[in-house]
Amino acid sequence: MIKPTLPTQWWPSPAKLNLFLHITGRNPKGYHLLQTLFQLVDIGDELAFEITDVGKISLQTALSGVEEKDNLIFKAAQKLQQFSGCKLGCKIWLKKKLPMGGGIGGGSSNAATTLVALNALWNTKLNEAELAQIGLTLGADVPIFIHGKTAFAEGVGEQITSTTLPEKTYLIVFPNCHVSTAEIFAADDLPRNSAKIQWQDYNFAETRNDCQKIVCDRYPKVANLLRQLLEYAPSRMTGTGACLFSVFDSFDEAEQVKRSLPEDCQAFVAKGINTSPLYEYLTKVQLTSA
Ligand SMILES: C[C@](O)(CO)[C@H](O)COP(=O)(O)OP(=O)(O)OC[C@H]1O[C@@H](n2ccc(N)nc2=O)[C@H](O)[C@@H]1O
Ligand SMILES: Nc1ncnc2c1ncn2[C@@H]1O[C@H](COP(=O)(O)OP(=O)(O)OP(=O)(O)O)[C@@H](O)[C@H]1O
Repeated sequence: MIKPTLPTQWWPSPAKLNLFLHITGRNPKGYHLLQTLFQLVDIGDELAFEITDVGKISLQTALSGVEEKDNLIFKAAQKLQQFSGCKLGCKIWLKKKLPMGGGIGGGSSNAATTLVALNALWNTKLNEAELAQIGLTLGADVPIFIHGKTAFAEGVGEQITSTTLPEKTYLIVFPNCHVSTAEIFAADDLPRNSAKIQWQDYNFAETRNDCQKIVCDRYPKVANLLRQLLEYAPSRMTGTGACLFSVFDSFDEAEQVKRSLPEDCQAFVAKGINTSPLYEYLTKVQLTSA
């Protein structure tokens, strides 16, 4: 029997944390206006692409519970093809490590990696602003992954100001329960009137995640885990949950707390990074093919 060969070139698709998330209002479409700090981290999924000269796009790795047509990877490839008029197609593989619907941006990051990788591999030559414009139609968090730098963001997340943060260690914990972003943003008791802050005044201790209380009220697993993490280190929820993170100065401290967590939750120790590994990879690919 001939074994199928797996691709050898894997493009990184990192996760993000929202170090804080304030809701400052809503736009005319009802979408929530946010102020947030996106911290990229060095854990993520990986994607591989094989370019074909027929226009078909096909996913070689199924994602449990997500049909191909709804997969953000497929949608990103299709949108790039339509936007650019490219006649090429592709086969796409995925190594999924990030919990889905955890508030760490897995799907959005997969979409961004697909746009950046295929823009290079199809030679469609779109610039960052054009890729971000396509990305925003797929999800509010896609532009930040295309930007590829730790950054403050406003609007629904598309008005981006890069920043540099100390590369701390984060313990990221998925409490094994899924929280729907739509459910939390639809909640009547969600606070929606946080005062705007100036980026230069940012301080972790003086900020919060405006979605955290509602998620904790509705999901006791999240509340219990947060209580436990707060005993060890400054801790908070990311996005609309369910993932929580704790901030540490050293890898060893984070590993030690990880070992004390209940067995039914998934936990990762990750380093905060200021630049996405996606761009280091893109540069490597471009240099190799030059
Ligand atoms: C929570 C964050 O991850 C923070 O970075 C993002 O704001 C999530 O943004 P997103 O990926 O676009 O979220 P989705 O899961 O696509 O949104 C589901 C639903 O949540 C609501 N939604 C989402 C984002 C936003 N800024 N305001 C909203 O009101 C909308 O009704 C939307 O249809
Ligand atoms: N490639 C993909 N990877 C993960 N989820 C996907 C993908 N394509 C579509 N989805 C759908 O998107 C939903 C949200 O996934 P994702 O992992 O991005 O959530 P999240 O971490 O909460 O994101 P965010 O922080 O942007 O709200 C999933 O539950 C799944 O139904």
